Amino acid sequence: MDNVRLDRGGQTFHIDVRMSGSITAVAGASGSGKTTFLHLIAGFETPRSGRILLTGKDVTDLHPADRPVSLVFQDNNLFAHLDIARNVGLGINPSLRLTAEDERRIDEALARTGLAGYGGRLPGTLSGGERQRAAFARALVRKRPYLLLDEPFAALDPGLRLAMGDLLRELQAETGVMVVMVTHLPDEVERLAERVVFLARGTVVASGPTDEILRRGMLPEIDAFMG
Ligand SMILES: Nc1ncnc2c1ncn2[C@@H]1O[C@H](COP(=O)(O)OP(=O)(O)OP(=O)(O)O)[C@@H](O)[C@H]1O
Repeated sequence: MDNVRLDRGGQTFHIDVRMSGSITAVAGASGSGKTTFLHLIAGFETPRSGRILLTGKDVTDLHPADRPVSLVFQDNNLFAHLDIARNVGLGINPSLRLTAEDERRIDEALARTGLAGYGGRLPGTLSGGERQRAAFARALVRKRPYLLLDEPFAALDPGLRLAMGDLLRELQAETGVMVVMVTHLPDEVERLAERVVFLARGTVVASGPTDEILRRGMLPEIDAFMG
């Protein structure tokens, strides 16, 4: 993100950061701009100035659907009238013309997210955590170079959250996808992220390898985040 500026609710965001590596955590206090940061990458927010580059290409003016990203947000946006298998299938083909191989990939993604046998059910019949895992399965089948996650495991109980974190790491290693994940949990950052982008007041106040950024005494904002 090259000198990106955005005005929102009386606040000016200014983001200038280069990201690389496997899993990057976007951390910071409530209201620091984490979700806005992901929305800029995804294309749901358009900067007033500056450029956003993905895989080296300027995507600043590209529609969200044309960007090389898949997303899992807090509200997982499943379509209520489509069963879980079709919701996942949308990640492969938005027109839902699916081949036998596509169906196999859907079943595999459901199995990997602990939802084997759920394919025929409607989202309304699943728990919040199950719906979130279905949204994760849909992101998995998309195979885009970037995976953007906004507190993806927030609705899950602690055991399941650990399991999904492990799954995320495994899938990242298998596919080489670059994960950018918003989280407000220090232990999640330490366990999963290779690098951290730390935000305060709509700007990046620190970014780099996790063990360097999460050191105490570096910044008061980071100490507060660590608790
Ligand atoms: N569409 C909008 N209009 C006005 N203000 C906005 C808008 N979107 C975000 N903001 C403001 O921008 C700031 C950053 O919001 P954002 O949701 O990115 O923070 P966050 O770090 O993700 O917070 P949280 O951890 O609480 O989800 C907040 O002060 C918010 O009120």
